[in-house]
Amino acid sequence: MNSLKDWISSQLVSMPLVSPRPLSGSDSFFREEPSNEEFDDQGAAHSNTLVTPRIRPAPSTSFNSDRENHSDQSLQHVVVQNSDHSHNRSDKKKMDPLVRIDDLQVKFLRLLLRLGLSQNNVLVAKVLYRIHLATLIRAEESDLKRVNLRSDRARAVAAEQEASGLPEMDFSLRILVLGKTGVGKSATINSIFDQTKTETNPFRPGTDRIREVVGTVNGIRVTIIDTPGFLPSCTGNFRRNKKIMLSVKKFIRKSPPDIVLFFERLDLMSTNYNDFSLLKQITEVFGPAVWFNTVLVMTHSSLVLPEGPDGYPVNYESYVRQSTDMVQHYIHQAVSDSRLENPVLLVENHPQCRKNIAGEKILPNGQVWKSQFLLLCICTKVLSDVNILMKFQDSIHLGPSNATHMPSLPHLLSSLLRHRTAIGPSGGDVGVDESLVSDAEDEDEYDQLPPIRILTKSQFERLTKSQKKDYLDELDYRETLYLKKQLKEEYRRQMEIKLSKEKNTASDDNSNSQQASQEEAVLLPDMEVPPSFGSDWPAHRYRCLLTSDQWIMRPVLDSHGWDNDVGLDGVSLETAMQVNRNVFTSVAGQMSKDKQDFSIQSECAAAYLDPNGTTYSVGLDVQSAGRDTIYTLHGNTKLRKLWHNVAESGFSLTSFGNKYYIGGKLEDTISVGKRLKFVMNVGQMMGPEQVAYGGGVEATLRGRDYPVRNDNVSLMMTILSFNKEMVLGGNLQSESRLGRNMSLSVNANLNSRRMGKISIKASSTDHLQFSMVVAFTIFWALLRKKDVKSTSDE
Ligand SMILES: Nc1nc2c(ncn2[C@@H]2O[C@H](COP(=O)(O)OP(=O)(O)OP(=O)(O)O)[C@@H](O)[C@H]2O)c(=O)[nH]1
Ligand SMILES: [Mg+2]
Repeated sequence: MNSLKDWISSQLVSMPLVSPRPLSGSDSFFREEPSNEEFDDQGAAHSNTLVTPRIRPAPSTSFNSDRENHSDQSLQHVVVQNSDHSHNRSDKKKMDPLVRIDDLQVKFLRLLLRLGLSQNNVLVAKVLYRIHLATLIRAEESDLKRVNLRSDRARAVAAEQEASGLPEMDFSLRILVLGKTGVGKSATINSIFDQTKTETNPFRPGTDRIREVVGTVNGIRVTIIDTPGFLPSCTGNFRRNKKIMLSVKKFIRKSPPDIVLFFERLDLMSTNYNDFSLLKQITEVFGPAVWFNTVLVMTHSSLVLPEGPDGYPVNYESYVRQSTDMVQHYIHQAVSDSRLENPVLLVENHPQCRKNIAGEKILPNGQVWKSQFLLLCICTKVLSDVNILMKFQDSIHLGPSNATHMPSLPHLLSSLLRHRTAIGPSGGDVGVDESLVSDAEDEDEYDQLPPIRILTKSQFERLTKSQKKDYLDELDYRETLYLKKQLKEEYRRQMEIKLSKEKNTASDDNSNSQQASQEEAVLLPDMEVPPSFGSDWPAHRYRCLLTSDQWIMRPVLDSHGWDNDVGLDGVSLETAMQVNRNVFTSVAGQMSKDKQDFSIQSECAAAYLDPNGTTYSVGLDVQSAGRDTIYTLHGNTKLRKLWHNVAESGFSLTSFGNKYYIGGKLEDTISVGKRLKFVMNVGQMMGPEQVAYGGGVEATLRGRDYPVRNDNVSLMMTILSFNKEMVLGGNLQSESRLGRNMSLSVNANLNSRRMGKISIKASSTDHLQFSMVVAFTIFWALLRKKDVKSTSDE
């Protein structure tokens, strides 16, 4: 179930709050609390180049980092800000997870400084960004401001603490290695510690029991759990592999690892990768969460590249990407979830491997793999600690998509409150037209206008500027009056048909309705067609398919997709019917299908108009969500108009998976004159063990020429309460015509969590004004970009 915060965020700020890549593990495989381990060395600075194939970092940067210099520089402007930082926090620390996250972030930045790793690395930026997002999600209202100040402060504090060496840092890594026999697990462990700590064997399985290898790498205490390799996956080895896995699982139960390294040999990757069943078995034994903190390690990375189709060796980067993508793909298949993105580490253990001046092993792409190893491990551990602190573990699950797509009560409630069912004889809102005919006084205003001579183009050109303006204003005024007159006539005609139907016999009734439907025929807008004709272009092959007057069927085309030779991705269908004098139905839907996915979205509704004015309606909406389907049954009763007041009540029953959500609402609309309208509503939505309440008040002031011109201003206040959290929101929406050629629409909203958005849309038919709008928009975008840049720098 999504939380209220998710709902608010998705309503207001179009920023992905939950990254598609999961943050951490979600089951017992991982430990409960971040362990407090020892940190027993002062560490050493390294110069290196950080490049990972998958994470695609910024262009490689060399850091001949002079750690002390760097720290000294930062220290000067830090000391003042941070004078009270390390004191008086220890008490609060235990209670406030945000303070603990703060400390973790400082620790992370200190480690980077200590290891001489750049803070401008993309991987580091990702970790800092996720920490920031995680804190934003969890922060209370009062903490939001504090969160925004945080990262700058954390950098300063880290530099200061690292310079003084106080407080002492406790950070260690516990790593589990998994992989087939002979892929180089033990050899990699030896390379990491730069000494032979565990046995390797080129001819036979080298490691025959699980053992812990402990040592210090660049000042960080590292414990690696070396395990016997799995045998190639075939039915005969299934039981033996399972036995190894179960013993590993038992071994790590008491003290689970921070990171799992899953090994493959880069030189043996070929298109017919056949270890899927092994990956599946690992997933079954350890649980899908094992993959959350897993780094893919590809050994033998200084391989002789195979020949490409042109006879030349293939490109190194693309070979690596292809191989790792393949393993990643099979991991996705094994966990039935494609959101996972495991970092990749390339490793070369051969003693003859190329080295840089500092004596560090480098890969063909120039990467020093050992510092990349440390960086990946630190990032993975810090992220997992954040998730544990923020208690995110339970909310992130791997698996088929329906497990993660649960409708949220606030979403359902707000859509119920917004839902307006009104099926009238014309399929539209019944209330709108009635108000028009009431004012008889300006009925024939248009007819009373003195005749006007329409000027030719050349005559118009000869007018002075002010004359031109007067002339166009006059035309505009006449146009408005003419449109008003037409609307009234249309409404009157409808009423006459209705009256005559009531009087006439059944046969007359039929012919009349046929006549009406013929007169109402509207041209369907065609799909966008490219300017030049191409017989292959689907839009030229499929135009609107009209089977009868009442059914509108159209192809759904994805202009960017060439998925199939049919060139059409789905079908949309629409119809509105009058069953008898008082019953109306409508069906609208769209379905699309390809080889893998089928999705449908449809709305069916039926309404009964009681002769005394009350309207009853029921409807069924069907919508695909991942592999599941959401069904919503809704009903609505609109009471007869009493004076200027329309009362309405509605219910909805939503079924998703095996869960049901029931909601109800009451709404009242009061019209004051033709132009002012108040709508008030309250509602409730109940799900399994949860309830959300909400309501709102909306005031709309329409322009003088409504509905011919859609000028209006509306102000809305909403309140939503869910899980003991309450959110107040305000929304301002306005649409107005600024002169003849320009229209402006503004939409702004803000809620009690100080989240909101403002959007302004201006459209003009005038070249000058239009270009001003464009210039203004670009200027605005640049300003925004500057803002974003300064936030990301932060
Ligand atoms: N050229 C090259 N040889 C490697 C590399 N990694 C490991 N080897 C060699 O491959 C052989 C097997 O390596 P091990 O480390 O014993 O493999 P393992 O995964 O520990 O195997 P088990 O203990 O049986 O599970 C050894 O002879 C290593 O020297 C590498 O990156 N490049
Ligand atoms: Mg081994």
